[in-house]
Amino acid sequence: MSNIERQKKDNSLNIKNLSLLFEKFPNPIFVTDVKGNILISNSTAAMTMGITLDQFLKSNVNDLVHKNYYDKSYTLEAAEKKRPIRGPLTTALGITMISSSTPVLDDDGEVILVLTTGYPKGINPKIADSDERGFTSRRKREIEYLRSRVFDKTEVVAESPLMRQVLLMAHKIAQTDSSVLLTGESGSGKEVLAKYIHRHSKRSLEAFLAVNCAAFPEPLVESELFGYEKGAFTGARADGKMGLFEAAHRGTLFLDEIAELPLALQSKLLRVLETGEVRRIGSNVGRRIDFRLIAATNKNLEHMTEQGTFRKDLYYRLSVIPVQIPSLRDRPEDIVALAAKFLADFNKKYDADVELDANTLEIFKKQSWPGNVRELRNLIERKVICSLHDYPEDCLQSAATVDTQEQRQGDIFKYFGLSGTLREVLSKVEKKYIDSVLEACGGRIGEAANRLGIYRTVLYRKLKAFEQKE
Ligand SMILES: Nc1ncnc2c1ncn2[C@@H]1O[C@H](COP(=O)(O)OP(=O)(O)OP(=O)(O)O)[C@@H](O)[C@H]1O
Repeated sequence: MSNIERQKKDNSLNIKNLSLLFEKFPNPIFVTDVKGNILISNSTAAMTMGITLDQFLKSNVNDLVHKNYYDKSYTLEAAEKKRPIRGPLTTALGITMISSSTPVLDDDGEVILVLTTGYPKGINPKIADSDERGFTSRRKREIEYLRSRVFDKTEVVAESPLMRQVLLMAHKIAQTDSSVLLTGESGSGKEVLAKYIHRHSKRSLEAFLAVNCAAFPEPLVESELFGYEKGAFTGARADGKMGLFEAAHRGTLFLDEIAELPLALQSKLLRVLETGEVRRIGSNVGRRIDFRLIAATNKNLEHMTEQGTFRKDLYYRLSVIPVQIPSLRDRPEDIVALAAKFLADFNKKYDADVELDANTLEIFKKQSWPGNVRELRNLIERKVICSLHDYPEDCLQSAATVDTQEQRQGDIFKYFGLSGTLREVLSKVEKKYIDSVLEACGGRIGEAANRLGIYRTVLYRKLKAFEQKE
C-alpha cells in the first residue's frame, strides 16, 4: 500500500471514528471546513434542522440559512474572527438553541476547521405551529417527532447510536402503512417499539391492540383472532364474537410471538393480509378490515421457513420492513440511560431515594443481560424495594438464590417487605418468584415456564398482568 493510500485509509478511519463518537453526543454537533461545508456531523444536528444526515453532510451552512433551515449560523463568523462565537438560533422546526462555533487553527494560525455544537433551549410555538410556512401535515408530524426526540426522553430510551438508528427507522416506518417485522431477544423492547410506530403513525388516534400468539391455547387462537358467528360451535357465545382483527379496524394490530402461530392459522393470516377481508368462524361473508400489522418474534423465522415450521410466503409478506432490535448488551449507553429512567420511575413509585454509583453502572455495562431491558428493570425495582427495608446490596441477587440469616430465621416476610392482604402478599411473592426464575433462565420464557411448572401461555399472561399493574 502506498503512503498516499495508507494516509487516505487513516483519514477515512479517523472520520469514521469521529462520526461514531459524534453519534454518542446527545446534542447537535458538526464540523465544517473554513468555507462552511459540513464535513462530519451527528444525526441529531440534521434532525433538529428537519433533514436527513445524508443531505446535511452535502450542505453548506450558508445555504442552509438561505433555505431557512435555521435563521443564523455562527460558523463563518468564528472562522473569520478566529475566536469562538456563541449565540441563539431557531431552526425551521421551531427549535430554539444556543449554538457555539469554535475555530480550529493550524500551526501557522490559519483556520482549518470549525466545530459547532448546539444546546436545545425550547420550542418557539409561533414558528413551530405556523401554517404560513406551508407546513404539510407530514411536516407537522415530523415536528412532533423531533420535539419528542430532542426534548422528551421519557418515551423510548435510545441513547446508543444503534438504538437511535432503530428509532429513526421506526419513525420513517411510521409514515408508511406496510407490515413490519420486529425481531430481537426477549425483553429487548419489541412491544415498546411497536407502540412507538403506532403513536407516530396516521393511525395513532385509533386502537393499538397487542396480542401474544403464544398466550392462547392453540384451539382458542383462531376464535380470538377471527371471531365467530352465533352458534358456530358448541360452547360458542349465543350472539357470536368479534375477533381481534376486526377490533383492530383502522388501528394497529401487534402480533407478538408470531412464530408460535399454528401453520393453519398462518395461511389464514396471509389470506387476511392479501384480501383485506376477515371471515368469522362459521360465516361465508368476508368483512373488510383496514389495519396495520406489526409482528414480532425472538425466533429466526427464516430458519423456521427452511425447517417448514413457518410459511415462506407469510414470512416474505411480513418482512416487507424488517427491524432488528439490538440486544441490551450491545448498547451500553442505553444501559446507563435505562437504569436512570427506571430508578427515577421506581423511586417515585415507592417514594424512595436510591442512587446508583458509577461503580454499579460500570458493572451493569459489562453484564450480559440475557433478559435484556426487562431484566434490568426488574433488577432496579428490586434494588429500590430492598432499600426501603434497609437490606444490603446482596438483595440485588436473584430472590431464589439469596440465603440470608433472615430467611433461615424464617423472617422472610420482613426480608421482602411483604405486608397487606393475603391476596396482595401472594401476588407479590408470585411476581418475585417468577422474576427470579426468569432471571435464572436468562429471560427464556419456555425454560422458565418449565421450571415453574406452568404453560408458557400462562406465564405470558402473568407477566403482562404484572406490567399492567405498574
Ligand atoms: N427502549 C426502551 N425504553 C424504555 N423502556 C423499555 C425500552 N425497551 C424495553 N423497555 C421496557 O422493558 C420491558 C420489556 O419490553 P417489551 O415488552 O417491549 O420487550 P419485548 O421484546 O416485546 O419482550 P417479549 O419478547 O418477551 O415480548 C417493558 O417493561 C418495557 O417498558
